[in-house]
Amino acid sequence: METLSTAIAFGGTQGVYRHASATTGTAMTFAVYTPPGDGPFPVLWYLSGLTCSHQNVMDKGEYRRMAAELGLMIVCPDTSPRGGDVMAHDDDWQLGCGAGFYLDATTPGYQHFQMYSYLTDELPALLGAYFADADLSRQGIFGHSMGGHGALTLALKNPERFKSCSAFAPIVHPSTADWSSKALRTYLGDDPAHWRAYDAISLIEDGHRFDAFLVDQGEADSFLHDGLRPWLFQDACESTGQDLTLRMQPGYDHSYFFISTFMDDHLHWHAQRLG
Ligand SMILES: N[C@@H](CCC(=O)N[C@@H](CS)C(=O)NCC(=O)O)C(=O)O
Repeated sequence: METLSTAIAFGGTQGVYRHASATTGTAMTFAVYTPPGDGPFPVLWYLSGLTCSHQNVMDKGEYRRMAAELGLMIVCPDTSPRGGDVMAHDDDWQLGCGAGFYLDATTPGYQHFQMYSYLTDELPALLGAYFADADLSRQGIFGHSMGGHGALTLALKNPERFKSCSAFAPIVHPSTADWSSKALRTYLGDDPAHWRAYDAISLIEDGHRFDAFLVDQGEADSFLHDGLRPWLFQDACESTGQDLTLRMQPGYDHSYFFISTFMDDHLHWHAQRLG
């Protein structure tokens, strides 16, 4: 593992790291904020949205002051493999680089897109090996938009690993939204039965459960009606007894101005559950 940069912030350390991933077959970059003080610290994973890298939330998420106060280690992976022969789709922001959808692709040409395995196996193991202060017995996960979809689906599929989950403006039902079903079809093939494992509502319909979710959603989000539709998630949770706190936030859009406003609330939500 290579350290690309480190800087002190609020007494902790914001680092950026790169390693050769055996899972994606590419170099992968990720960011880790280690709070001040003595570890071990609970590990909170932040998954970013379409077009993002590890960098966007580092620059605009405003998580460090509260993470330092609460003693949370924040890990921010990239959203897809990049470089070499990775299918980039530079003409389409919803596919390819920056649009890994946190799944394991099965279609020809997309062999590098293995973000689900990368986040469930390889990156946690790397973290355990290189960050002595990371307490992997206390992990939470949150994310934004496509990363909210990643957080909800990873939590629903791995309830024994994650003790807490929340999301900002998540894609809750990618199978039935035009802008995300295209990605599922491209990465997983034409049969929608294969998409269910990467769709939060389908997972709930199929019996997966998680302790409790917090979701914040801006009412002025331009993707609200076509892509996000949190009311569908609310219906699925209500009809199955899945615990959900959904907060509609008047006036807020899809941007990091929205995310940073509610970042402290989410960090408290996780800290309460991670101890
Ligand atoms: N590129 C898209 C917008 C993409 C977008 O809003 N991405 C969100 C995640 S879904 C994001 O976090 N963008 C990066 C940023 O705001 O820094 C467009 O032009 O409509």
